[in-house]
Amino acid sequence: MTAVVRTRGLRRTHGSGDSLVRAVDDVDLEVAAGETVAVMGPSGCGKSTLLHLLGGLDRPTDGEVWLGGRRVDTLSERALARMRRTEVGFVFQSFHLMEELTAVENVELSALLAGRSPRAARRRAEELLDRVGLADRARFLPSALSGGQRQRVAVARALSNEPAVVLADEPTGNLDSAATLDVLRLFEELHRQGQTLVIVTHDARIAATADRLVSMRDGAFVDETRLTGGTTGQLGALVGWDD
Ligand SMILES: Nc1ncnc2c1ncn2[C@@H]1O[C@H](COP(=O)(O)OP(=O)(O)OP(=O)(O)O)[C@@H](O)[C@H]1O
Repeated sequence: MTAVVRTRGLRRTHGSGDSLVRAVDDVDLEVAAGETVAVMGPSGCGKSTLLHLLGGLDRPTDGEVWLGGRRVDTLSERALARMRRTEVGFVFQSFHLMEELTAVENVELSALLAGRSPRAARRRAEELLDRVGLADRARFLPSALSGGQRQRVAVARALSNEPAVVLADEPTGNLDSAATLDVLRLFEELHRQGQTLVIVTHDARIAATADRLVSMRDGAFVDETRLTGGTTGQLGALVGWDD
């Protein structure tokens, strides 16, 4: 089966000589369709850089990135921008919503940018807000939403173009525990529905929902664990997650 996401010998360095930083160092990753992969590791180990490389927000110094069977690190800026709009959904720790647009406008904007008609984009945005449990907040500005609700809008936005993969960078990093649980359930639901997901997280509860847990250190993968129901339960118990 073709991996949805694949990297080979992926490297990203910054600087040179004594100040050379190997942010991502020779990473081989394959994410199968419908798989959820969690990436964990200490601050500065290269998790966000990896996610940016996978989603075409940054280019590797060396190595290859493939998305849906197509090599993407060599695309032109224009083709890369199009790929980001149509094939990848991003969810960031700090939501990145447009403050002057309502929830539904934030979600439909992605679909409009990807070339959908205004009517189709609005319909899709309303469906997605319903799916994330925010149909009744569609006309609210982000400032009138809680952190968890904002993140759910961001998840709806990430899904608007039916991306091959959703890349989430610390999606619960700015949330209290109740909102974290909400977002956690949403990711679990996406997982059940077959969405391919790569989630960078410090939160073991999020990682416990994954099929596979990858640990990074100094830019490299140092451990990989395939999670089963049993492991999920153990991890959940470990962090006091009794749901
Ligand atoms: N533009 C840059 N210039 C120089 N060094 C950089 C740059 N961007 C990232 N780095 C370095 O690359 C390494 C990896 O950074 P990255 O943000 O990917 O880590 P991270 O694991 O996501 O950290 P955190 O968990 O704190 O978000 C760090 O040492 C960082 O200082």
